[in-house]
Amino acid sequence: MPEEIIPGYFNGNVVNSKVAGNSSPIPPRTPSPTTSTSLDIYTYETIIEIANFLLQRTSIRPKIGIICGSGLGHLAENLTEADSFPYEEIPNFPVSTVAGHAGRMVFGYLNGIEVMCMQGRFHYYEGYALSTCSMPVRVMKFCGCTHLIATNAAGGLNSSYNVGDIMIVKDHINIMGFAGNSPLQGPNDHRFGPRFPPMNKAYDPELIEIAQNISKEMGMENDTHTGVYICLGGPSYETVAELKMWSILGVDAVGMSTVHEVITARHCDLKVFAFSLITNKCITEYETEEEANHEEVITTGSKRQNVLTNFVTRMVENINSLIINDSM
Ligand SMILES: O=P(O)(O)O[C@H]1O[C@H](CO)[C@@H](O)[C@H]1O
Ligand code: HPA
Repeated sequence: MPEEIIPGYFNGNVVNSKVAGNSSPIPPRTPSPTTSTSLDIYTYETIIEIANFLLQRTSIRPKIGIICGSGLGHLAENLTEADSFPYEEIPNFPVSTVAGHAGRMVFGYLNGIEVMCMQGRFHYYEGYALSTCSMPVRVMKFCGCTHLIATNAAGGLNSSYNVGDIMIVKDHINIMGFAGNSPLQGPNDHRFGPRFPPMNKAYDPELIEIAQNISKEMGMENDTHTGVYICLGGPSYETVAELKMWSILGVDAVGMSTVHEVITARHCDLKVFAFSLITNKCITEYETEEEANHEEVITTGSKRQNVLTNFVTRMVENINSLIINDSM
């Protein structure tokens, strides 16, 4: 039965009538951070149930999923004809616990294009397993998405980066993976993807080029960079020594998210575009009164909201054109 009603994953075709025909209620069981374990409780069948729950309640059929980073949730507020699902009301969904992450899945139109948008993501430091943090990416896939736009707030480590700049992510360092902690840890269900997915082209080169062109069109080339992101476990910000180490290793921006989402997305063959808003400069010297803080992160997101909305909208338009061309 589920195979029939999930669009996208099997053949890319949306079958609305079948979706609408199944409205059996799913009993909610909302995982909280304190109850999560490292075991992957999100089976293939559970992901299908979650996707069906959403598809039965919206007529939007997105090809593009967007994850809003800290303080970047305003992106979702630009969707028209929106259907919004608080995470608490989605069966089996985790809940957001971090300031600047509203905790809603929003379906709607961004400049006339159907998208689904996580207004708030899940982080490892909240107590969730990495597989739980990135589980919604699989839900996006099963809702019919072929592309993921992941956004995040990040500290600028590259000394040429300024607060408010955009860093298009060209690569990441999966430092948590170095210790064996991966969203793909555990038995592999090949219906999601292969046991050993490649990551050398995790960030789609064509989408990177499109984003660079958009930045030029917007007159932002001096405020836009293309660089390497690292996801640290958090929630403590980094020491000076740690930051110096990451800098030597080629990291340009530092955060606590995105990498596990991208790995999960590539595992199920979503094309990925990601960017960081540089919300603060990383502090790499001892002689300063400054300290990293989440308020600055949120404030920078809010100050740059118009630019970011414009940037993401143009990306969505371009990706939509690619999808249409590919289908012809
Ligand atoms: O990555 P996002 O969710 O944008 O948020 C970033 O901002 C928070 C720290 O201020 C951390 O959660 C970090 O990951
Ligand atoms: O400086 C930072 N470090 C880690 N994560 C972050 N998220 C926003 N800024 C930062």
